[in-house]
Amino acid sequence: MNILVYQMDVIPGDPQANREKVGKWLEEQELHDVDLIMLPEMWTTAYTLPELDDIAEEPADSETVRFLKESAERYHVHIMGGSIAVKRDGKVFNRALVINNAGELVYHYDKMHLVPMLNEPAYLSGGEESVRVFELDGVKMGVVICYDLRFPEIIRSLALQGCKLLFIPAEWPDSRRAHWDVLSAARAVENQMYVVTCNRPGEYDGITFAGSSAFIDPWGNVLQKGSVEHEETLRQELELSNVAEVRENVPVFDSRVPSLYD
Ligand SMILES: O=C(O)CCC(=O)C(=O)O
Repeated sequence: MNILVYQMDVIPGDPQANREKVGKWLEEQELHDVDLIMLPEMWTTAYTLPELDDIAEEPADSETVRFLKESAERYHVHIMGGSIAVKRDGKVFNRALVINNAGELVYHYDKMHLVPMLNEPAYLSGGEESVRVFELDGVKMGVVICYDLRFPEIIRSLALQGCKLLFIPAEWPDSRRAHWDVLSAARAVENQMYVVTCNRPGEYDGITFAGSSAFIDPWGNVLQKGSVEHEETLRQELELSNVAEVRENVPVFDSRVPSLYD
């Protein structure tokens, strides 16, 4: 599977400008052999938390969902659409979107863990549904968002549902980059799955973000890593059959004793 990660610097508070930016980026890419493209967390707005109540999109009438569906169909590419702010029943959620290459929304997930360090609970509501795997080209995959990376139990839940490839869109700050690097590799090793991350670089509201988007294989090898500071595009081919090989060599899923800890 060929994946293109857009480690995008986000324009704060301007969904239209960010859609145009992604549209232009798509036009510039060589996409004929690409299976999936990935965007970062909150790529339409950045973390403009006090403004989200006004600029979050209604899920049923979302310009961004329409844009992603049209792009997926036009370029015949799956889109792991990072996440965007959506508003439902007066509450704002941070929602990940997955669109297949026929332009259909196949999965969404509302980030369940809110970040105290960013005062998120004052502006966002946590998702109320657990994570589920989704399938693209017959492969089971999952997505969690940024801070969720700190909660191994939800990622293990995806692994037990058969997830082979986990996506983590993020706006992770540079001040905690050491955690980002270690935890994303740890999730790949402990769950024996590919982990693909897309974290924005740049700055907003006094926070510098860490970039460092990465492709990590099920053995924990970092196949490729983005820069800390700059916007960039990362392209990587993943050999998904490696998941079965690693799980056979180190059969942790067979060794589990859930009766003692579930
Ligand atoms: O967990 C962290 O250190 C960063 C989390 C975060 O920035 C986010 O979830 O947006």
